[in-house]
Amino acid sequence: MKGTRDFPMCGFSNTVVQILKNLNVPFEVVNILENEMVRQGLKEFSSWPTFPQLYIGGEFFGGCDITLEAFQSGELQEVVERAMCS
Ligand SMILES: N[C@@H](CCC(=O)N[C@@H](CS)C(=O)NCC(=O)O)C(=O)O
Repeated sequence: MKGTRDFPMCGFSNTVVQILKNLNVPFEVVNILENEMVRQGLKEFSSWPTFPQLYIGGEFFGGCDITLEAFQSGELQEVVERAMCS
């Protein structure tokens, strides 16, 4: 994401952080603004051109829009629970 969990530097990153905090699950954040190589490398790794990028159980899940939609439908909670039990 852009920024940190306490100081997101972009509205899209902030939305994903707020969702994860709302779910009350453990999560780590990488601030891509601190490292241009990580920024470009992650885009190639995920084949996804923007940030934030949410990874669950090591798998790329999606960006802000996908995460928000999945949160609102309840799918995100299911995916997170499955990842935490495996
Ligand atoms: N619709 C996108 C919005 C995210 C977005 O557009 N991010 C832009 C601006 S913050 C971005 O990361 N651009 C590439 C970059 O800054 O490297 C989503 O669902 O995540």
